[in-house]
Amino acid sequence: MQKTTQQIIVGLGERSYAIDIGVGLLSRTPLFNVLPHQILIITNTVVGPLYLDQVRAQLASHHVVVHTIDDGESAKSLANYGAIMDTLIQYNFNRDCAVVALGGGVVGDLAGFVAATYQRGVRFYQIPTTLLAQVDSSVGGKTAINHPGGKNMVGAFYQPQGVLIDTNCLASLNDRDYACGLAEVVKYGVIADAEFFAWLEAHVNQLNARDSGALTYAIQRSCEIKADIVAADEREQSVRALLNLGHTFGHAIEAAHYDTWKHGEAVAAGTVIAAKLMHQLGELSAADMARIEALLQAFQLPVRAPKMPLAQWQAFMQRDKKVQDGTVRLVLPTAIGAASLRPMADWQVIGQAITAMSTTND
Ligand SMILES: NC(=O)c1ccc[n+]([C@@H]2O[C@H](COP(=O)([O-])OP(=O)(O)OC[C@H]3O[C@@H](n4cnc5c(N)ncnc54)[C@H](O)[C@@H]3O)[C@@H](O)[C@H]2O)c1
Ligand SMILES: O=C(O)C(=O)C[C@@H](O)[C@H](O)[C@H](O)COP(=O)(O)O
Ligand SMILES: [Zn+2]
Repeated sequence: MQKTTQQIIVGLGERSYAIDIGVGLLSRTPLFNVLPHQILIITNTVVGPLYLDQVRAQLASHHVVVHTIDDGESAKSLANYGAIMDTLIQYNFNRDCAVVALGGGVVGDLAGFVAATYQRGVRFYQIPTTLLAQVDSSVGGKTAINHPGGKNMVGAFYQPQGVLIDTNCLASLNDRDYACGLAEVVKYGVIADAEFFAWLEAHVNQLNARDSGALTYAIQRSCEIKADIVAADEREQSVRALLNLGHTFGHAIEAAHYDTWKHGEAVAAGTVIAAKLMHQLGELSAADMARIEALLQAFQLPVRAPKMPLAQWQAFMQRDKKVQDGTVRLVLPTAIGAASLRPMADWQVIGQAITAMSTTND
């Protein structure tokens, strides 16, 4: 029997924080008791109308300002960053204020970067409302905005002081964005936990039906895996890079197709390319490659990348943050539950995997 509220600690010494996970937490919140008087809530035009009233009701005695951004990946922009800074200054926010992100990964990444830099850093809290944000982006302190030249090119490592996950929020999420979250869930199984991967395979129907028990377990296990990795390597000097499985390819797809490809979809297609590459090198079995592709497909995720010239892939991939001495480093699965970070200088080999896993008619 699962408890109605779970708590996972991200252990980072004096910067440790709790992830609270539960049904209906927005209206019975552990987090709101600790917020300071001045609060900036950052949300967007979709999430605000759905959940802002519930959050505001908990904050009746606080001075709350709301900044609402447009929907979509293009909102993770320098222009919105500047506009939010204008709001903070216009309302005379002090260093003892808090920034609260209410939304998906876009809102969370942007709000986190605002919090990291306003007056050199103010308190930051995450209330993630997409599955992707609940299992991944709200945890671990990667904050960023995009640049036309690449994803997350400007940002900071800046941990939140708390993460509040209300699984009720997922009821209003559309199927496409729900599937995007599952792409990052599958990632945890591939890189770190074969048992969890097998559990996901066995619970495809429950997860596709958003069964509350299955979903809560998937969120909890994902957060546990991410919390452990972040605690071991906060600034991506080693093991944290594994959380980038599929992302070097995925970010290239996103950067070239912000309007049509969502992050989780691009990560799914990128993960299949990574698996294919490893299979080509004889280091991932055909059976494991097939299981990865089948699970992503079972969650309604794309498993083929859009057709793009190799030069375009290369241009974006060379800007990946894991590039070292000019050489791309890729996270590559060696088995279900294990992956490693490899320098890969041979673009012919990379190109072969990309071509094999790209659509023929896009
Ligand atoms: N910082 C990190 O560690 C990290 C990890 C993974 C992804 N990311 C970033 O996160 C972003 C993707 O996040 P995302 O998938 O949440 O996208 P998103 O924030 O764009 O949200 C997806 C869609 O769902 C809507 N939405 C949000 N909550 C909703 C709800 N409860 N009900 C109905 N609609 C809702 C949003 O308005 C949006 O249209 C990308 O920018 C990616 O780079 C960051
Ligand atoms: O937390 C991490 O570390 C991750 O890499 C999580 C990823 O899912 C996420 O998309 C992250 O924003 C990618 O970061 P980047 O450093 O490749 O921009
Ligand atoms: Zn991601």
